[in-house]
Amino acid sequence: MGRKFFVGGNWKCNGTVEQVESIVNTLNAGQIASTDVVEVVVSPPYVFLPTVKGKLRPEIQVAAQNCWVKKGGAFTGEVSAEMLVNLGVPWVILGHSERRSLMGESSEFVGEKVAYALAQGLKVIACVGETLEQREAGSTMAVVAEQTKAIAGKIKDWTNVVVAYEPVWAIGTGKVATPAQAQEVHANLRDWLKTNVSPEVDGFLVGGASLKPEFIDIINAATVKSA
Ligand SMILES: O=C[C@H](O)COP(=O)(O)O
Repeated sequence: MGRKFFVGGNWKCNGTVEQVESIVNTLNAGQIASTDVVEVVVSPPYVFLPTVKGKLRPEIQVAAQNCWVKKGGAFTGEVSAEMLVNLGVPWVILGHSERRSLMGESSEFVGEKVAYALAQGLKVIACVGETLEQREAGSTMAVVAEQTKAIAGKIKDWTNVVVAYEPVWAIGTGKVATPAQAQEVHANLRDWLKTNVSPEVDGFLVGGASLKPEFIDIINAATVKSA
């Protein structure tokens, strides 16, 4: 068996109470691969986390989509890592491209968030990836390395970190990264990580499709690939 596969389902800012109930029912009823070979984590919006965590089958874990960079306090609208720990949420996604581009989160800020969340006991899905402009300028690996180094500079232990490569130009644009394009960056990233920090993970961080019953097929496809 190769590396354990990781399949994350990022629901982003989607869902109603009814839709969330329906997704959870679908995930609970679906026949999924053994979690010995695939680790499955779904990430609902904050407001649905307690419900999803309470109702979802225990083999599927939950993640928040973000958290505050330090201890909570007078930071209106934010959710702290401590709150997630208190709720029993084991994972958090940090540095998603939508937060980097729409909310202006810098690589340094993301690195600080990763370090703080890990220190509180959360596991982190750390996202890196280049824009179309950066890819066309030939700076894909430089961008990915800069984002990864900003995290590496703030943490020592990568045991609880999954790095998710997202080609930003392929998110919600109708453009699709070819397997070769993804593999090229994965290979470079893996080399860089092996040399510098040595975690080993394969898998997917799925967005829109994780809201649909086909997410079960994606989980199971990961098992076939890792067998
Ligand atoms: O977090 C997930 C990524 O942004 C991919 O989203 P997508 O599968 O909807 O393109």
